[in-house]
Amino acid sequence: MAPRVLIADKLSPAAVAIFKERGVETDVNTGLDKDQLAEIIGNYDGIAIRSATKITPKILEKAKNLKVVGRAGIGVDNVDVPAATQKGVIVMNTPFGNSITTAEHAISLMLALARQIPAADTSTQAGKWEKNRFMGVEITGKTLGVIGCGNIGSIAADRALGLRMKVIAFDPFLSEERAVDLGVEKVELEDLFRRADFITLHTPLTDRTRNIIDAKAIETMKDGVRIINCARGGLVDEVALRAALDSGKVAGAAFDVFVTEPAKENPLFGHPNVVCTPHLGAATSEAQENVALQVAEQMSDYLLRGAISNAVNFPSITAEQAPKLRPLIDLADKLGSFAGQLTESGIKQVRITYAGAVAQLNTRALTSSAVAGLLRPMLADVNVVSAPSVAKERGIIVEETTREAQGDYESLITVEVTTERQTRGVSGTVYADGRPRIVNIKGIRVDAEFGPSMLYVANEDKPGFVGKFAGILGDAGVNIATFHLGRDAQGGAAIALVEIDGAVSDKVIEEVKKLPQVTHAKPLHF
Ligand SMILES: NC(=O)c1ccc[n+]([C@@H]2O[C@H](COP(=O)([O-])OP(=O)(O)OC[C@H]3O[C@@H](n4cnc5c(N)ncnc54)[C@H](O)[C@@H]3O)[C@@H](O)[C@H]2O)c1
Ligand SMILES: O=C(O)CC[C@@H](O)C(=O)O
Repeated sequence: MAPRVLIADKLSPAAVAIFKERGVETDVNTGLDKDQLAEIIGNYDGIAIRSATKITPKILEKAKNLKVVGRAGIGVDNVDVPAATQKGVIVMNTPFGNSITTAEHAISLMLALARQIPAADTSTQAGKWEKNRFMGVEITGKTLGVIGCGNIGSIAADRALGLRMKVIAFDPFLSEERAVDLGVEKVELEDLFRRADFITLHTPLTDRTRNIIDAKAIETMKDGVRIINCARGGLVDEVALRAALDSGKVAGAAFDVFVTEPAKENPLFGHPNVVCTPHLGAATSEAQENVALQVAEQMSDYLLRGAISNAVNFPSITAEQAPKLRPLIDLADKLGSFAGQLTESGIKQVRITYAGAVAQLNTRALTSSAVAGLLRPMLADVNVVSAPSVAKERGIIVEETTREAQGDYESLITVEVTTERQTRGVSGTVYADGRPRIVNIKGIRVDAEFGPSMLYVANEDKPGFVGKFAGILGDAGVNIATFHLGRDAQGGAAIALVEIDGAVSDKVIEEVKKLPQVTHAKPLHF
């Protein structure tokens, strides 16, 4: 029986044509509410969406036949990816198809702000001819601060350079070499705030980027700065920005994305120096055709041939290789993620060593998985397919080494990350139970499973630490699920890896950091 796909958001007709050509049946049914979708999702092997349809755990629960979610676009924040992964549903996106279009939208908004085009248009068409009301600013020679210099940020930077602007960029993953290639000056965030006349945001929304522009940040900016957000709502504190617009500290803001979407009400609405569009960043016929074609191709390939590309939750891999590789792929991803979450500065190099039986397998998929895990804390939806090229673009050297069996383990994977400051290595294995374990951190032996919520502490091996540490967690009502200790020598460097039930607050982390023996403490999520 031919697989069946539901096209649940407005996609270019090119998608239907491709599905048909390939022998995949399609139903186009857009604008369904969550109950209507839940009712029919069980009939489909695939669902193709843009940003309107939410793929929640509830929908996935009803999706008994669903094998693939195809996102015609970049952000998969409307898909509960962990829930989909848990259900074995592949989630694919189209990472590059709308980048140019979105960068162009950011530049359009910047120009619209500089010359107050929307307000001038409304006034002129109302017959007011207010020639003296609309005094603009010139773009040439002004400084554009780009926050997030990935696919879209770097295209926006290129276009701004074409407009003869000076471009400065803050992106912890941007190497000096790449910055030089792009013709931008790599700066710290504080410098960007201090120097930029215009600021444009192009990062994903993560724990690190939420409210990256808040009241405190705005205070440090130039008087009369203008802010453009075409990335994700939540990167800017909208209430703080409104206050700064009211006071005149910020001269203008142009937003395509909002904390709550669809944005029917918003703190920014109604201000004369604000320009808004309804999440139109990707809305050109060219970009929509690109992403529709690509998503239909990818979904058909998967449903008909089992080929996987641009999946955000699984590497590209054949059906025959899957059973052996799956637990090791999971291990590589978790080791990368462990290293990535501990990395605070630019990564120069990552070396992945495969020792023992694993060295005989498809290590490319494993390396991709490790690199994806490493980059995921910093990048929007990096996936196992795109991870190596994303690393290359950012000037990160990825090295792969294979070795004969090493020590006690049938298979051992080591991920070693070199940053501007240090080199840090972590190793892991998979035992007969198929579950990944971390067995070495920075040369210190441990033996711990990965839990959804963990706490990593580096400390000096001195008496008194364990009791006080456990006391802090206990007093905060944090339940310890597992507790693993390791050290390099008596009285030397030690680590504690603790699995906890639920999350731990910043306050608790700060208290742990204050313990005299502790050199580093960080919550980790897997
Ligand atoms: N408005 C729209 O319609 C529209 C269309 C496409 C994409 N987007 C959004 O635009 C954003 C960027 O997309 P992209 O394709 O360029 O992603 P990308 O992954 O190529 O680039 C994101 C960049 O942000 C950087 N970054 C991560 N954390 C950072 C931090 N704390 N500070 C500074 N930089 C940080 C990363 O290093 C990376 O270079 C995403 O949120 C995406 O969903 C919006
Ligand atoms: O599909 C859209 O219109 C929005 C797309 C955009 O937000 C993305 O992340 O690709």
